[in-house]
Amino acid sequence: MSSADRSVVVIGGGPGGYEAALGAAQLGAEVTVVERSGLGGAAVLTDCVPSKALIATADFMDRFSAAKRIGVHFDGAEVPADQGVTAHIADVNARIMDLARAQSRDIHERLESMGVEVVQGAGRLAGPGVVEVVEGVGAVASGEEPAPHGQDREKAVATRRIDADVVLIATGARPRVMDTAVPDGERILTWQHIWNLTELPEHLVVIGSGVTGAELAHAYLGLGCQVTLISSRDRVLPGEDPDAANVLEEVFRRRGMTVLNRSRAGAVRREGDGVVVTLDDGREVTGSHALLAVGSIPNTTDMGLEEAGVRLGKRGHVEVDRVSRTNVPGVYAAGDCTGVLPLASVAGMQGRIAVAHALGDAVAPLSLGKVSSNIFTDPEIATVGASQADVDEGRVDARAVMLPLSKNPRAKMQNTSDGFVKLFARSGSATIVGGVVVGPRASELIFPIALAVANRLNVDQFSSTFTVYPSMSGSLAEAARQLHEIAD
Ligand SMILES: Cc1cc2nc3c(=O)[nH]c(=O)nc-3n(C[C@H](O)[C@H](O)[C@H](O)COP(=O)(O)OP(=O)(O)OC[C@H]3O[C@@H](n4cnc5c(N)ncnc54)[C@H](O)[C@@H]3O)c2cc1C
Ligand SMILES: NC(=O)c1ccc[n+]([C@@H]2O[C@H](COP(=O)([O-])OP(=O)(O)OC[C@H]3O[C@@H](n4cnc5c(N)ncnc54)[C@H](O)[C@@H]3O)[C@@H](O)[C@H]2O)c1
Repeated sequence: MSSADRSVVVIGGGPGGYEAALGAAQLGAEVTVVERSGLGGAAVLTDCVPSKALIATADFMDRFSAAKRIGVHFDGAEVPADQGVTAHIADVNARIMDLARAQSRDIHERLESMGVEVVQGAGRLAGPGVVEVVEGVGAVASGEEPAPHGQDREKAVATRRIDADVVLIATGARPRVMDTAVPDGERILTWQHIWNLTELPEHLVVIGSGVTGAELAHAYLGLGCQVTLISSRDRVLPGEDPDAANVLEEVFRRRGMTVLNRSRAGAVRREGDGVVVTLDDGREVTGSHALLAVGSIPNTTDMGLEEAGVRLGKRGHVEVDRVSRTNVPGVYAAGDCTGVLPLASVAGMQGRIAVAHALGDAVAPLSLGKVSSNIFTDPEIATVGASQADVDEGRVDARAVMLPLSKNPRAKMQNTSDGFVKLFARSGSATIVGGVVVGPRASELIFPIALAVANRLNVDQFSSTFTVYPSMSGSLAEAARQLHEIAD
């Protein structure tokens, strides 16, 4: 059977789903995407895209407050001494939601232009090769007016069954909440509620210091809120490079954030115009709003998966192999519902791999060793390949060189003193196997390291490549030069 005779149904229109649908359409299959809330998924409508747009606004404000430090004054303007700018959160959120909706519409148009049918509704596996859709559930699939995920409007109109040779589950995940901290969408919030705020929280208590908690604590601090960050572990960003996390924690504190380490939130309640967070050790933290950033739960329940024999892991994730196959023939899964690595880029890759494999196209299995990722704080933290933990715990035999950006001439000109570059090169061969960049636009600076890791460049090839003078990338070349001396 050629791809043109095969039908693919994708449940979920986030990066895992829409990238798969585009890939399958390119290969000539008949493709349907079932999406209950809005195309682009949580990634575009409530999580990744809106949070990055909020951070861009906070960073913009920070430039105004930093201006004085490099000799720029606002002549004649009536600006308070240290801040001088105010975020109007209703306007900020309106812009962010416009951006998100526009991106959702772009995805819809792209899918339609490739001949993909988009069905608005909630899908479930009704048996081998059959997807049942309760149509009309949720907001508008074109992203006209997306409801916050998990708050889909109940307006089912019809049930439809669609036969498929291949079914891809790409239903994503939703914020984890605690029984003792039930979000009300007004003062006790998840990251999917914050886009409705019309007033800036006076004092935001962020619970959880993983990537989501750290990014949003950074954003609201930058927007002018008082922020308390509750971290259950010894430091913020427990899963990340420890040197990077230490830099960020120090910057957070210096800018006035209260960071409570080794503090686990047990409960959150509303009291008067504010919230009270009770920690497990009995302490209480008060604020105007609380934001839960305590992880995610995969959207895999009531989907007919267990009935169809699809194996789920302990935490409810769909188990997949490196070409996105589940244990049931013809059923694939991609993205956050698999728990492989919850990034939009990985979701998209898993989706493309799934359909290529299912439709018989050439495909390389997913390789997580080359994934770059970035934490959009200030400074940003970007990583690729082997980590410090891999080296320290003996999984990778490599040497590291770390250079602070405070010595880099370009960094000095730009008033940047926080951050560093770190490279890991394999002992003996001196092949670059990983790196960390902490600094402004680290998300862009990580690319040469990613290129080196993907193409197995050694430190000499890396450092003999010209860099611009003065530039931050000069520090990357210098780190590689220093590794030449110690790699053997
Ligand atoms: C605050 C935050 C910021 C983030 N920032 C970044 C970032 O900067 N970079 C990055 O790479 N990653 C980021 N991520 C992670 C990224 O958002 C996820 O990895 C990505 O959304 C996963 O894509 P997905 O397609 O698996 O799921 P989703 O984007 O969640 O899409 C799944 C879709 O499936 C739909 N769906 C669910 N069940 C059904 C059903 N039964 N029928 C029909 N439709 C259904 C949902 O409505 C949803 O639209 C961030 C995450 C969070 C929480
Ligand atoms: N920039 C990006 O690419 C980006 C941004 C956000 C999220 N993500 C992805 O999403 C993944 C999940 O990140 P996340 O931060 O949402 O979840 P997470 O599970 O990584 O972090 C949640 C944190 O909350 C803590 N926690 C749990 N219960 C707590 C409690 N009661 N009190 C205090 N702390 C508590 C946990 O110890 C953990 O550190 C990331 O690994 C990343 O892949 C990516």
